[in-house]
Amino acid sequence: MEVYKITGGKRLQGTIKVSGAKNSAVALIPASILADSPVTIEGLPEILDVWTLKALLEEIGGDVSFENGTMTIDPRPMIDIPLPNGNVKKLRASYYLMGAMLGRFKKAAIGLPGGCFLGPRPIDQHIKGFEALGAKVTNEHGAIYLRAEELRGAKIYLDVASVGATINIMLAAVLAKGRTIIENAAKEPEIIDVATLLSNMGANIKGAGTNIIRIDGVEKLHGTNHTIIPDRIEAGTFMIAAALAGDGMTIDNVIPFHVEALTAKLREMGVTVVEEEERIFIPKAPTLQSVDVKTLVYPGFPTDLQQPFSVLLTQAAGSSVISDTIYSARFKHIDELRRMNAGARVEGQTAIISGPATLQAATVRASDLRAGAALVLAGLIAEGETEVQEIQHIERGYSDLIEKMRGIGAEIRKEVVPDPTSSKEDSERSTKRND
Ligand SMILES: CC(=O)N[C@H]1[C@@H](OP(=O)(O)OP(=O)(O)OC[C@H]2O[C@@H](n3ccc(=O)[nH]c3=O)[C@H](O)[C@@H]2O)O[C@H](CO)[C@@H](O)[C@@H]1O
Ligand SMILES: C=C(OP(=O)(O)O)C(=O)O
Repeated sequence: MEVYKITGGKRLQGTIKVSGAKNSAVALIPASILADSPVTIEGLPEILDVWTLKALLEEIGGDVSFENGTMTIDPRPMIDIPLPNGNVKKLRASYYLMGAMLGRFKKAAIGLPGGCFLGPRPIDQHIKGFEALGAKVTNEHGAIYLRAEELRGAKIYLDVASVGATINIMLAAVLAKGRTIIENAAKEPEIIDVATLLSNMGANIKGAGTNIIRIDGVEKLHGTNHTIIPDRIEAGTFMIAAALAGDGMTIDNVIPFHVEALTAKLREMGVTVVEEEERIFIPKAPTLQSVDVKTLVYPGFPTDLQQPFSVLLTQAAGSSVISDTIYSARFKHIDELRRMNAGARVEGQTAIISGPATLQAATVRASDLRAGAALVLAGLIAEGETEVQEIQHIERGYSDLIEKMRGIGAEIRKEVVPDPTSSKEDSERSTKRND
């Protein structure tokens, strides 16, 4: 199995470049299904989720090329093949195939999505939206079947401001007859990015980025060229790395406004954050002060940075409290950080972290994407060599992490090590053979 090995204690310096946003990419790619000619998306991150979506579009007949971050998708040959299993289970965002295929074919059959386990992740608001637009939706053997005679605009109030439901309803509504209004819509920057692509394809969308989005359905959508926004969560991960172990680091290709909640918390801890137009400079941090953090929908502190940020809190003087109001069980990384000598415990939806602690290297497991990022960050400052296992979660969302980190002075490498589980099976098999 592949693992990351990190030798802690190296100081980080120089410039690190942020890739295109994962959570935009995974919606922009399915959005192309709605066009009647090729769509080109530039600046895509080279992450597993993007490769999996490419494979899914090919499964339904799309002609897709992906090179140097540019994907060109010809949606014309696509057909409405059911996708109940397989690749759809590898990522959360396969749910966008529901909205996009429903919009184009008026029917779809998509397996329930995978992605990180962070506590319950229902999709009831997506389904409520599809039904309001006129689709009949059934759940059969773990796959969602959607069918509509025609889609008609509707007023949809989201019980929770869900990113996925907001985008999925936009995808289903752009080719529907009449006006759709999404109330209590999510406001994340990725929603604006998807609305920008759809508008450039000919859609009529107003209000993306606010909590009321109005969509007037159009007859058809055409191909276009689009450049993706930078990944604010990757940028935030690097900002945290800079505060943890940096001797002056520049994070390049970032929209400072998108990471304002993190910047505010870093400043509260005593870290200097210098914002430029598309770059952020963080000098060597002084002694860090403890802070309390609560994750909220955008523009609040993002849940996706909660786990990486908790590593920084292990280095702050005093006790910090971090609460996740979006995902109740997003704390699997805490057990792993404890193995590394962090002073941390979980109480309900809250982690209590006391510091500063001298982290010690250990063999740890990435239970999910941002838990993995957190463990890499912990490895950067731990005494000794940390081994991070189950890195496929990390590679679902971080592009060229090893190369980027090495570029600023980290000692990190990917290695193949024997898998303890398979060696047990192998030895059992060979024992049976010998019997
Ligand atoms: C691919 C993608 O973009 N993933 C992001 C997206 O996930 P995702 O779109 O799955 O997250 P949502 O915004 O939908 O979820 C927010 C909250 O709403 C709840 N909920 C959601 C939908 C629904 O139908 N019913 C319901 O109750 C969820 O359980 C969660 O508590 O936003 C999350 C919150 O910013 C991020 O952590 C993920 O990185
Ligand atoms: C939770 C995340 O991703 P996903 O929704 O794709 O599982 C994430 O990016 O932190």
